[in-house]
Amino acid sequence: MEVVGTSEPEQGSPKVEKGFANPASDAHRYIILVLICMVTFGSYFSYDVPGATVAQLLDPRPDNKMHMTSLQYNLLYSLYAWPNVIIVFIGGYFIDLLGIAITGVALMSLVTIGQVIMTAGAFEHSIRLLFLGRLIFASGAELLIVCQGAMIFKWFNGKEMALAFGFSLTLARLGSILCFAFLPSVAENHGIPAAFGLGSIFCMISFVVLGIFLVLDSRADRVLQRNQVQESYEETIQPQGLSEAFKLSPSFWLCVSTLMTNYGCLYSFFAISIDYMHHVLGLPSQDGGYELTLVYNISMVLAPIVGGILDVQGGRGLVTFFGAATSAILFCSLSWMPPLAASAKPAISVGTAIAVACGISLASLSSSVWPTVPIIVPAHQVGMAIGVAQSLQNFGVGVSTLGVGYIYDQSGSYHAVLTYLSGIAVCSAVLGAAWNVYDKATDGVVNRMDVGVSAEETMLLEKSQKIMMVEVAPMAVLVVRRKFYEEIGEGEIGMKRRDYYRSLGITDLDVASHDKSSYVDFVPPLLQNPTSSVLVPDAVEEEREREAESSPDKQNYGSSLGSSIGGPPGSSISRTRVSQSGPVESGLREALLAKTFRLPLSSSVREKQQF
Ligand SMILES: C[C@H](NC(=O)[C@@H](N)CCCCN)C(=O)O
Repeated sequence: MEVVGTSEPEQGSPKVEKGFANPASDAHRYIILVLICMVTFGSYFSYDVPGATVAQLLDPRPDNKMHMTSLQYNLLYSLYAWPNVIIVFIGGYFIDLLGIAITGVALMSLVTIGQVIMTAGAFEHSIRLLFLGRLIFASGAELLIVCQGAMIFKWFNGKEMALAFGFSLTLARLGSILCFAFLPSVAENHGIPAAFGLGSIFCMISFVVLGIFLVLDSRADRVLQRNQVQESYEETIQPQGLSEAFKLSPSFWLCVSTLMTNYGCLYSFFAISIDYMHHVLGLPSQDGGYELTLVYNISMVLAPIVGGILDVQGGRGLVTFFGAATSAILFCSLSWMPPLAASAKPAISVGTAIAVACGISLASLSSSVWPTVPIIVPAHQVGMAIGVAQSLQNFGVGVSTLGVGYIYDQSGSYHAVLTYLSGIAVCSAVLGAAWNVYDKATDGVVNRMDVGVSAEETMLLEKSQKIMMVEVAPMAVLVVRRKFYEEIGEGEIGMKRRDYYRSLGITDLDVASHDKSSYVDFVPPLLQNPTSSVLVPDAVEEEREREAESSPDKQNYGSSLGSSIGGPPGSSISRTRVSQSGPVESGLREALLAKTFRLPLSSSVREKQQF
């Protein structure tokens, strides 16, 4: 069978450029990825500036004009975390409402201005200015991460999303690592203002990068007609208000509960780890610092690798559970066997084992959970959902850090602290397991490989009325992708699609035989998903009807199908053609018929405003 479309270009359709200039090409998308990752580099670097200069900030010598008390120092972190429990909760909604361009610029301004004020505070030896700057910085920095998630979703949904999130985490960790690696000596040799100033410079660089990204993004909107999609999208589906957050699915809440508890115990342990290793394992502070850097190094390297594997193999929920289980095993071992841990020699290897376990847990958690959030919520609530997740993450870290401080103050023992942390980690593992069980019992989308269809693409297809949209249960997604990406054929994407078909068992498909102006792409991401939608090219239906006419056997089959296929009112007949032209194509044809049209189809997705 040959699946072809109208070969005449549609009037007014955009000219899609070739190669790198084509925003849908891989090369272009990877450049975009680098830019998106760098957008938060400055803020991640600056977040850790107080931590990296703690020795100078707390230095009690009289000639230290910047001397802070321990409480004031900790306040720099509390001022970041607690307001963000509210800010990101609300702010994610505004990202959905106003879009990434306006919010991105506003947030980056807050980040940069905040860090510049802190630098001024360091110059002026003004602790008040430091606090003011940190507060302004915090109001932008966490939401900027949410905004970055929305950018990744816009560009990578349905393709390499976990990989893209993984790379963003790599740059984030690199920011922390560079900060801890260089700033102590910068502060030592050139003073605290130089260290804060470096943070300001990185924020400014990130601002410039954001500008470049936004220019390319708006060009891509134009070239790929994404702006029209957006208008249409906004006409149809508006963010409906913050109260919608409470209507998000049980899968989402199980996901963020696992995230909140696991991040909570990991980050609050990091806060005490140098001291813990010093007092319990007898490691000098610099070795403890080295172990902490090792955690970030492991996470930096593993995040994109794990993300890339998750895109291809699926299993996000399982990896999240693995991360939580690793924490549970680690903290239970440390709390139940403290003498063993302490007596193990050499102590550095115990410290390293702890760091490796933390690094694996952090990498598993962060690289699986953030790309999962967008796929378990409706497309128009992605910003809000990432915001809620980030808010609860801050809440978890804030509460568990306070708990650690309180328990240590009360008991004076790390044993009690670790027992507390192991309790949180076990809760996290149980929640992660419950999430996976729930997912398996429902649509199974969490552990499936990343082959979603972007909301924008769906909308554009629907708007151009080349397709009918019907909801099926349970099913597959069939999309006519006309004029998206490259033409199918010998190009890289054509090859990828061919490999993809092969992975579905459609082995005898000759992609090159397709009409180069149009093609049908068979996407099975929502197989067995009872609520998924299917995009049915009218032409395939025409083919079915033609087939029914020519074969008495198939006539019955065709008519029974005819009654089960329901398109939304007003959908028009596509000019896309499905023609039968030889054995080479029959594999795809069979697959389409087998996997799509024998499915029970229910009501229109348009009526339900759901993709
Ligand atoms: C993506 C996630 N982000 C956070 O945890 C933020 N709250 C930023 C915290 C900055 C820590 N250096 C992560 O980093 O995994």
